[in-house]
Amino acid sequence: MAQANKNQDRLFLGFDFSTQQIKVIAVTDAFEVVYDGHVQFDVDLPEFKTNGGVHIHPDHVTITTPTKMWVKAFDLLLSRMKASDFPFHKVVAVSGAGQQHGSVYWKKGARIQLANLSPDQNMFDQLKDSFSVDDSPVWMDSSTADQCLKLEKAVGGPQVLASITGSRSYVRFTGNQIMKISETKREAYDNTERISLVSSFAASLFIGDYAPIDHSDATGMNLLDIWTREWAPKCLEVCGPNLAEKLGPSVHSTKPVGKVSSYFVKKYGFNPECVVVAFVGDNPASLAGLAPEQGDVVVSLGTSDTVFLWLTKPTPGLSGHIFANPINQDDFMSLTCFKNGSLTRERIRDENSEGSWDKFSEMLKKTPPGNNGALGIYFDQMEIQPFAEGVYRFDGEGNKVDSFPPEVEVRAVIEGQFIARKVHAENVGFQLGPNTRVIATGGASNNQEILQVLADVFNSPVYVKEVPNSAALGCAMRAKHTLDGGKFSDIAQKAHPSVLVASPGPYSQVYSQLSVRYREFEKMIETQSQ
Ligand SMILES: Nc1ncnc2c1ncn2[C@@H]1O[C@H](COP(=O)(O)OP(=O)(O)O)[C@@H](O)[C@H]1O
Ligand SMILES: O=C(CO)[C@@H](O)[C@H](O)COP(=O)(O)O
Repeated sequence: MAQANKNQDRLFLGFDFSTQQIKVIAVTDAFEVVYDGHVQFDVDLPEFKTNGGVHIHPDHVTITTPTKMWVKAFDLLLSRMKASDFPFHKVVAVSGAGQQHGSVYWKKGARIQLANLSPDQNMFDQLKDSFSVDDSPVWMDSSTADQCLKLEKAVGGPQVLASITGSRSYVRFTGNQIMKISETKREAYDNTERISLVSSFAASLFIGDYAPIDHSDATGMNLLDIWTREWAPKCLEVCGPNLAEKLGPSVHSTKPVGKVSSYFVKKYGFNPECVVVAFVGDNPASLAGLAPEQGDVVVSLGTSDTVFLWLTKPTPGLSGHIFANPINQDDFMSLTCFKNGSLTRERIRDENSEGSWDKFSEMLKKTPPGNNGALGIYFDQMEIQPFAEGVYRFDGEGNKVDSFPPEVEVRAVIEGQFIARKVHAENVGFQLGPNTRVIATGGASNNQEILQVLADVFNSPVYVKEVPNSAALGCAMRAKHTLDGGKFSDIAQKAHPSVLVASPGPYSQVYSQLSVRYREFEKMIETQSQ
């Protein structure tokens, strides 16, 4: 953890409330990182008994996080910063990101509690009873298939919903999650005065009031009209009574939403003038942090794997999502998300490489690109695209097999995942070409051997930023942009450059053939799952 350099005049803070942890970085005007820290839920707050930051319920499809754990983690992170003499008084602007789609249900009366936090107590003790629903449904939840059908039917079908909100109905999208709560926990729903996303919930903690939901994260709800950036009345009507009132307003991601509350001024020594800029979804925040250029595709390898692009002219369809762009009001971003990312890679590492990334990487190096035709599909959790679960292994002849030798298994999980990322990026219209650059981010982008497979499968050079936590960095950059004005591209140029870390080998033929086979296997698995 870096220590704060006391000679810096102005600091900007960027937070990331992600699935497994809360991360923070502090940067100067010149984007020198003077502090970075995190609180990891499973390790630092074992009393909540989370696994990868979540609780998987016995039905295997309901996946939640205790809302108050996020409050306690936030307390802990700030107290660690204070213990290291972090100069809070130098922070002029703060922003942050949250895992997308997760929702928080503030109980009636919570707004008053939020506005009157005493600096003599911690936030957790004062807010632990402020939620009408204790367990927040998060992006990994896939328990709302019925609600999804209802929403699509009500608006005139999946393509109509996609044309309005940027996506057809998805089980993790917040509108469907809200509908489930309004149907199954009606009393709690009626006792809710505000529904926040994880991002706007975190901003609310900072300003001591309900912060509006930003447009980039709101487009992950199946509730916001992507063209007008207003809540879509027909969708609200289906998802819950008085929903407009419970959601409050939405704002563009670049807007300030308030100043830090007196709790932060008195308890930590923040400057009362410190501006809080709208908190956004973690993928939109990464888009800002990585500032991709024309032709770049971002591959984020975090708890989820995501593939995204900056877009100017979207055509929403039946796969992938269109979100509002967090920087330019008139622009968009496209995103495809995969649920089985790092946690699946970790399982394969634990079962085959003694829990060591170094051993895992060694095994990757020992096996040939293409894995002699062996192909694995690992959906430990119900996948998003395709909506299917289970582990499927095929040998070089296309026969289904029960197991692979450890080295083959290690390469199969990485190749299978990256072929899927490429195939689905192509399905939503992305064309890989000679000028394509892949910008990698997220926890697994620290692994050189994994990045080499990414370069080989995408047949494109792979770049990373010096600061691996692109979402938190993007938020610190966004905070500065909102405070100082000017062009975001000027800020992006000054912030950390991308560095080439892997160039593709001569395997384009191998992976085009494997991609064709992957498409066939995936189709078969999808058909079997219906
Ligand atoms: N050297 C490594 N090789 C592969 N994966 C790694 C490595 N180091 C960390 N990770 C993965 O990074 C994941 C966390 O990624 P991160 O982007 O921080 O996730 P999130 O933002 O969702 O909390 C861990 O679950 C771990 O599997
Ligand atoms: O569901 C999505 C995006 O649509 C996920 O990408 C979440 O936003 C979780 O992010 P990480 O914690 O994996 O970064």
